Amino acid sequence: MIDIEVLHRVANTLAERKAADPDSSYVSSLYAKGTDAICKKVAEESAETIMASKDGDLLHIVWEVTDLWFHTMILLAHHGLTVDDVLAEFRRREGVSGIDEKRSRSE
Ligand SMILES: N=c1c2ncn([C@@H]3O[C@H](COP(=O)(O)OP(=O)(O)OP(=O)(O)O)[C@@H](O)[C@H]3O)c2ncn1[C@@H]1O[C@H](COP(=O)(O)O)[C@@H](O)[C@H]1O
Repeated sequence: MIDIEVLHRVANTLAERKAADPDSSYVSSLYAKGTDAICKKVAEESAETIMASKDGDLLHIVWEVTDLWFHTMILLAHHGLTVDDVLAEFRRREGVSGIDEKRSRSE
């Protein structure tokens, strides 16, 4: 299994980029453009993921999902959140069937 520490290293870099020069960093330039620009990139990468999936090109799907995860990590950092917040939510949901959870919402 590939370790997920790479996500933490990238998350640390994203945090450091808050103080970097937008001219020297793609991430800093996106922070500087603000929420709308970050959301637009997430939407674009989401659409590209869908198109790659429809094409069935496996390598392309991996590239696009990586772009999507990366830009959602920028969105999290922009709001002061990290991958740890998402991982904690995965842990909280672990073992809870989606079917049971949905049923409990309608009761
Ligand atoms: N993982 C990534 C990563 N994935 C994708 N990208 C960039 O995300 C950008 C947007 O992707 P697109 O496919 O939409 O490319 P594009 O059409 O040229 O982009 P736009 O002009 O539409 O914004 C591209 O410039 C990619 O190079 C990334 N840029 C940086 N990282 C990581 O973030 C770190 C910090 O990056 P900088 O802040 O640029 O130093 C790097 O060391 C990497 O670890």
